[in-house]
Amino acid sequence: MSVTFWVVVPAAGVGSRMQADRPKQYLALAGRTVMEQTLQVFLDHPGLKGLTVSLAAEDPYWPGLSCSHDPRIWRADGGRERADSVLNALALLRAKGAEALDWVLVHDAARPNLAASDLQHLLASLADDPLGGLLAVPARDTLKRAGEDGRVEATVDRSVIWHALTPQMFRLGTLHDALAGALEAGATVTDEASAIEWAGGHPRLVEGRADNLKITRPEDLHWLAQRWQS
Ligand SMILES: Nc1ccn([C@@H]2O[C@H](COP(=O)(O)OP(=O)(O)OP(=O)(O)O)[C@@H](O)[C@H]2O)c(=O)n1
Ligand SMILES: C[C@](O)(CO)[C@H](O)COP(=O)(O)O
Repeated sequence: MSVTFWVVVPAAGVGSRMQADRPKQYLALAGRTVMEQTLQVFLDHPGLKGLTVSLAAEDPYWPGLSCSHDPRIWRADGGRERADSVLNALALLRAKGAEALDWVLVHDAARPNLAASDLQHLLASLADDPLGGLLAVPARDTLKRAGEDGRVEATVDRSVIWHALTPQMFRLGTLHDALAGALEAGATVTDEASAIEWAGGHPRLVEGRADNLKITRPEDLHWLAQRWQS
């Protein structure tokens, strides 16, 4: 039987690095918005129990999307940082009946190119894992550490370096407590795994596809749009 799971999609960012006329999750990509493309792979999966999107307080775009009426999707309040947005969504899932031991997958609204095969690979790889983990890709290029003068200080051993992607998959209770604790302590938490690490855990790295790209700058969206056209 396939594993069942809840999904949290933090989508309350403003997309400042994108410099567009609206948050990047609402820009067009292959005939729909980035957000709709991102959600589809989860809505198509038979293991989905429910999905929460965290949205900015003033978000005029979400109500216009067809998926905003989907009964499997709930809306939570976005927070100041991505981690706050995720924490709010987890609290809402608990209120909707999710249990502490249930799996939760957290996935950026700005990653519309998650392959169904990668989602399945993550679920299958972690279903029996005691902690959980994340999709990630090994570093490909030679890595340099920069000095303050902008010159190379050293070449870093890339064999132990991975890029963290999403989804990141953990038990709801574990993730909630780790995020709440890390935020309370003022720790830097850019992804769910950082919070688990802060709490002393070692999330499993599951190799995923490098084209599960986070749209961050305009060229990322152009690259994806061209790829989806061909
Ligand atoms: N307070 C925040 C900040 C970010 N996010 C979400 O977290 C994901 C990854 O963040 P990032 O790429 O940094 O998005 P933005 O914060 O929108 O971009 P920028 O940093 O360029 O402003 C995005 O889906 C974004 O909407 C969120 O839900 N709440
Ligand atoms: C969670 C994340 O997508 C992992 O790569 C990423 O850290 C979030 O975006 P940011 O650019 O770090 O804000």
